[in-house]
Amino acid sequence: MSHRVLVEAGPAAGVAVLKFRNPPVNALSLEMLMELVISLEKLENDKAVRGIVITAENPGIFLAGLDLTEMCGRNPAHYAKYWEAVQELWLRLYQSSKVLVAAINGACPAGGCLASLTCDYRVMADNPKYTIGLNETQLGIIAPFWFKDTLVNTVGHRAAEQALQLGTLFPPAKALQVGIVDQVVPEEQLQSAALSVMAQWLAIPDHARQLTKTMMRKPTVDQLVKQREADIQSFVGLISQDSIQRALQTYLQKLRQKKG
Ligand SMILES: CCCCC/C=C\CCC/C=C/CC(=O)SCCNC(=O)CCNC(=O)[C@H](O)C(C)(C)COP(=O)(O)OP(=O)(O)OC[C@H]1O[C@@H](n2cnc3c(N)ncnc32)[C@H](O)[C@@H]1OP(=O)(O)O
Repeated sequence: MSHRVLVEAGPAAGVAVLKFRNPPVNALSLEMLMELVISLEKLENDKAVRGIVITAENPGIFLAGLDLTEMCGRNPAHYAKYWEAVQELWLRLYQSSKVLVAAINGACPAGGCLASLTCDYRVMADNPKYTIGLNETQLGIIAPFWFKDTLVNTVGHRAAEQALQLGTLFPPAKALQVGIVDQVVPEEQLQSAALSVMAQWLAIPDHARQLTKTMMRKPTVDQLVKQREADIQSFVGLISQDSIQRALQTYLQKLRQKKG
């Protein structure tokens, strides 16, 4: 039984809706990553499901990205386990044979943005409070190569380089202009717009669309698959550094003090 991920049958045949519900901010904790992987595996094996709309149960925060508390003050074995789970989620999403449509109904930084970038299409609610992007450099950390590759595959090299160096979080209109999202719609129309685009994608025969998707994505997937263990060791080495730990602690404190 999954607590942090809700899977519902969509209103249209062949469509499931996967909702994030990990309060307070839908951070990708180890437990949430594991529940997501299990939910996605079940959906992948369900022949009746051809497409999945991915959204947050409560509007406001789509995903707050990776859970910073999983990357702070823990031991190397924990960092390795956590990173393997992050890799696993990305591999499941990026290689999914289903049509994935992200209905972005809230803040979507870093790991949240990455998850949405693995989808085939992104629709974002037109709310200026919501932003999306890979903001790692603002935290004093670096987006790993496969985060970078996923962004490059979406927006191209120049836009990705600029966005990554600056750690830009784009509001909806700007995100559309850069190409991080494909469509911006009034908030109350988000779910219907996601279902409407899903219907267009499902009009294509599955086998032709799936083989095309694999052809487009395989080189990027292969890069991680062939160096998964090295990527884990590299993450553990970097995240364990005192300077990185200090940067993450400072960022977490800033988030906590924001309220005070
Ligand atoms: C091979 C490897 C090479 C590279 C190695 C080096 C680095 C590794 C790269 C790792 C990649 C990481 C990618 C990430 O995803 S890092 C996370 C990035 N996320 C963010 O920057 C988002 C931060 N959060 C926010 O901006 C806001 O919280 C918000 C999501 C916009 C929501 O705002 P609001 O509704 O106002 O809520 P609060 O800010 O008050 O937060 C409530 C509560 O939640 C805590 N929190 C927020 N985000 C996170 C998080 N990502 N992880 C853990 N906890 C989080 C926040 O601290 C508050 O806690 P308290 O209630 O205790 O105060």
